Amino acid sequence: MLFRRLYTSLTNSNRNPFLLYQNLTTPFPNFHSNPFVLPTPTILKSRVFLSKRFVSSSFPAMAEGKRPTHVHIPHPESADKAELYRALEAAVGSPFSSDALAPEPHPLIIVVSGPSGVGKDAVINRLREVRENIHFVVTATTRGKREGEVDGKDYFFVSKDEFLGMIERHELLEYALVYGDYKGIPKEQIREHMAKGLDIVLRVDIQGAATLRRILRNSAVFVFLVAESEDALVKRLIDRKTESKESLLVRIATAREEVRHMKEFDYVVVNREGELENSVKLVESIIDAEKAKVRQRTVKI
Ligand SMILES: Nc1ncnc2c1ncn2[C@@H]1O[C@H](COP(=O)(O)OP(=O)(O)OP(=O)(O)O)[C@@H](O)[C@H]1O
Repeated sequence: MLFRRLYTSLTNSNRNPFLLYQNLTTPFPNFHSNPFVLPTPTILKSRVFLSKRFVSSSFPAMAEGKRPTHVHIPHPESADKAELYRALEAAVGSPFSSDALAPEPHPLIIVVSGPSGVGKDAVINRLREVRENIHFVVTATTRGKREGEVDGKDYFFVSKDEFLGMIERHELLEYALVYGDYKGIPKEQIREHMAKGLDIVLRVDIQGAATLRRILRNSAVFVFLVAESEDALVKRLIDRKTESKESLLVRIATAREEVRHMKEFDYVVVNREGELENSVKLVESIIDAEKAKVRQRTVKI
């Protein structure tokens, strides 16, 4: 088994059949930065015995008997760890690198959307508490500041002229006129935090998600949050006690239509009654799974 691995490494890493021999006859300067180093004389005295079959298939020149290649690899069970490590390095022909084998995952943009009252704010607020390295984008708005709201935390409150200037300068990733007020996502905020390696979470309504999908396509992750049933969603909206009867009717009717857009998203998270923690965990798992993808999403804004 050990030999099979060794042979594979040799065939992959050392195409030159003489390199192994050369490495054995020259000093190993990098070894001294390694905790498992052995003094050079030990390695120079070591020899590996490569099987005839392996040598003839991998190193035809050696098979012809032009260069003997012998490094002694001590028995793994009884060997000194450092000696074994160094002998293996010598046998494969190059020092073992401590560089990361997998590339760093890219920062992500996660778009969280779903019908009104499903729990977008609740999930995002909890995610904020439990997960680091995430930036929650603060939207720019022309709406007046409400009591208790903090500029730069809840929204960036800007005048209509300032907002129109931002549109002209292409500073917004997406914007919309909502009930007479502009709302938009500043690009610079996303760029700045992604450059620091942070993931970005955007909370948008279904229409906003559709616009972002057109702009970002598959470079962002789109998560659709949904209640377990219409019945549960309506009860949640009633319990929130923030809506007038007209507003309740509009939100419920809109939610019916919005659920049809689920298929345009990458993931669906069912935010069940009393199970907010599970929903947050699932969103975290989605982020983790995205980070583990071999083909990472790459965002250009
Ligand atoms: N899993 C859950 N179980 C019980 N209640 C929940 C759950 N998730 C959210 N809620 C509650 O449901 C109500 C609606 O949630 P929230 O305000 O977060 O929804 P939203 O999707 O952000 O709504 P909107 O789009 O109208 O702003 C809140 O009172 C919230 O505390």
